[in-house]
Amino acid sequence: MEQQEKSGKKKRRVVIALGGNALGKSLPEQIQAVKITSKAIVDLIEEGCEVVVTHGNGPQVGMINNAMAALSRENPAQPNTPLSVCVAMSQAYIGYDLQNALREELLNRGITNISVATIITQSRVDADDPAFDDPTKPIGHFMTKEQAAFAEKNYGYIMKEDAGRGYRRVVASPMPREIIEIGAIRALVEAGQLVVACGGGGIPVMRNGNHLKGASAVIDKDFGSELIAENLEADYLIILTAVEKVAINYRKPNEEWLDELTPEEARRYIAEGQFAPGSMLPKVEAAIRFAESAPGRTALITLLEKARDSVLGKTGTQIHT
Ligand SMILES: Nc1ncnc2c1ncn2[C@@H]1O[C@H](COP(=O)(O)OP(=O)(O)O)[C@@H](O)[C@H]1O
Ligand SMILES: NC(=O)OP(=O)(O)O
Repeated sequence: MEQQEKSGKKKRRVVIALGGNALGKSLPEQIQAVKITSKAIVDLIEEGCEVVVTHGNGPQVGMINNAMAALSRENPAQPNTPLSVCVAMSQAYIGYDLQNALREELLNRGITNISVATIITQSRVDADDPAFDDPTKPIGHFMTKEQAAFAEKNYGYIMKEDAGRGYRRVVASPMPREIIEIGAIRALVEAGQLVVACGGGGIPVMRNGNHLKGASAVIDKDFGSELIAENLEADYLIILTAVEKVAINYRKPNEEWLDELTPEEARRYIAEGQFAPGSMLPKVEAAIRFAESAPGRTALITLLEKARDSVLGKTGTQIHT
């Protein structure tokens, strides 16, 4: 049962992946940020799109994990909380804020036939994914060199310097292979409802017969969002971040902002090292995967406020075959 616009035209299906700036860095910031984020999302609904919202959780999952670790240090009877459970917690509280902000924005615009639901989403990963031996995903807040050394020594964290901005804890980030709750997500989307799903790329789980066992990892949300977009046969994967377009020679005197990229061109730029690992690189890689997954699919990378303009072809970097 596909949603039809009043004109009879088939609705465009969009998976919109929210970056860090769409959520803010703290609980009070998040409440404010999601109000602006919701406007951009409801703009797309008014444009005639069926929307599924995904989001990152790097700062949030680190904060939750730190808080839970502090609790268990204070009370040894309280075992430490696995990272997979921390991802679940981050999905729930981010979803809670997004759900309420989206509901309010829909009602403010007189849209009363769409309800919003967050699906706690698990992503299956492979137990032998090489990423488990090479932690790369930054989580939590930035630290000074001294704080990082303390965390390494006392908490056993692996810390890495992040592009001159300070130190952050890094954890394993395996590739998502399957979205466990895809059936429920699809049913809601096809019923015309607004779904928040696959937060933080999904809770990483490994299959053991019928049992799903949480993995100590944080999936990259760009790859989780790509997989869900492919599974839902979306027309667009929109990756929202803090830049309007992807650049080559980023922050150099010969910087060039790109309107369009084919997967071949994007691969060439990746080989030249044009996109920073852990930031723009996974976005471009996810965009290539989506664009190549079926004919007619377009990935867009742009600013939150430009989401509507990007589906109208007015801005952003489009990646398509
Ligand atoms: N080639 C590039 N073109 C544009 N932005 C780039 C490039 N390389 C690195 N970046 C940086 O990557 C950032 C996006 O990554 P990040 O902040 O990790 O994303 P998120 O919005 O998902 O939290 C941009 O804001 C920009 O500062
Ligand atoms: N899980 C994830 O990719 O989160 P960020 O986008 O916040 O890094």
